Amino acid sequence: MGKKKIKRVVVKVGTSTLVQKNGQVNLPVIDNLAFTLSAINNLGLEVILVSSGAMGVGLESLGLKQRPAAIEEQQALSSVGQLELMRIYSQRFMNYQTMISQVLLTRDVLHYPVSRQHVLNTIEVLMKKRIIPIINENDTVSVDELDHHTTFSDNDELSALVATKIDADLLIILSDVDALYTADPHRDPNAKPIHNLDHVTSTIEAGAAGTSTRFGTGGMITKLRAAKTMMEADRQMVLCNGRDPRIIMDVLKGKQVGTHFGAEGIANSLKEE
Ligand SMILES: Nc1ncnc2c1ncn2[C@@H]1O[C@H](COP(=O)(O)OP(=O)(O)O)[C@@H](O)[C@H]1O
Ligand SMILES: N[C@@H](CCC(=O)OP(=O)(O)O)C(=O)O
Repeated sequence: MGKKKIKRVVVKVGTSTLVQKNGQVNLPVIDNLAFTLSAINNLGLEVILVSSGAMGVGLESLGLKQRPAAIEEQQALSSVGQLELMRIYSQRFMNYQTMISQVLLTRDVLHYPVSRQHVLNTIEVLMKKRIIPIINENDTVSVDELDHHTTFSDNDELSALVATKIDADLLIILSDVDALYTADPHRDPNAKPIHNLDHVTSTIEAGAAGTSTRFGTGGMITKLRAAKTMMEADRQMVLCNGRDPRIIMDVLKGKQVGTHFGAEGIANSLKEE
């Protein structure tokens, strides 16, 4: 199996990593994420961050214990939380002298060729200037991922779509589990981690459940969809635990962590030429 040097990487971080179980924003994790992505950016890799957390952070800002049921209430919550989330990112990345930008997307924007091209052009300019784009779904105008009765769309799928469109070699999904397991490890004590996959079988799909966390959406079902999108486009994906975001360095060094999806392997991409 050949190994590929990664030049452009999309990192997706989920709410379960950004917000602690007690509802507090996980500031040490965000700080470490900013440190790691800044270091990688300084080494010359092109980095795009897809970050969830607007609603999770909004809940804390507004002192709420759980997501409101009404869609417009969730959207209002997200618009408060997105600002606070970006304030935190901005502050932490600034500590590492890295510029960031905010890009809010909806699925239709990526479907229509003209609007898609505008998004891609913007991201290309940001990359050239070594500014890290931080992408989230524009919750105020998008209802797909907010409706808990459907798992049609969420940031896992958004990140895979973005990664394929901007020609990224690798998507790293940071979550609150060490890997993809044969069943939900939070529910099944006999679940076993899976280290490598070059295609998603129906048995694997049957073992993937929705989220069991209070704030996340999609669970493993949408992460497997993201893996399929990446592999169909001949790209790689790694799912690993975001508890310590410095794990991204290990992935980019080609170490075996979490679950690797794809036929190729990852060469040490942090080695200076
Ligand atoms: N087969 C599986 N392997 C690993 N995790 C699984 C599996 N099936 C369901 N899950 C659940 O998916 C959750 C992660 O998804 P989610 O809560 O949406 O996180 P995030 O906020 O990181 O997107 C895990 O906490 C786990 O309980
Ligand atoms: N746009 C939403 C993202 C929801 C979502 O996809 O959450 P997650 O399953 O934690 O990646 C937010 O920022 O809260």
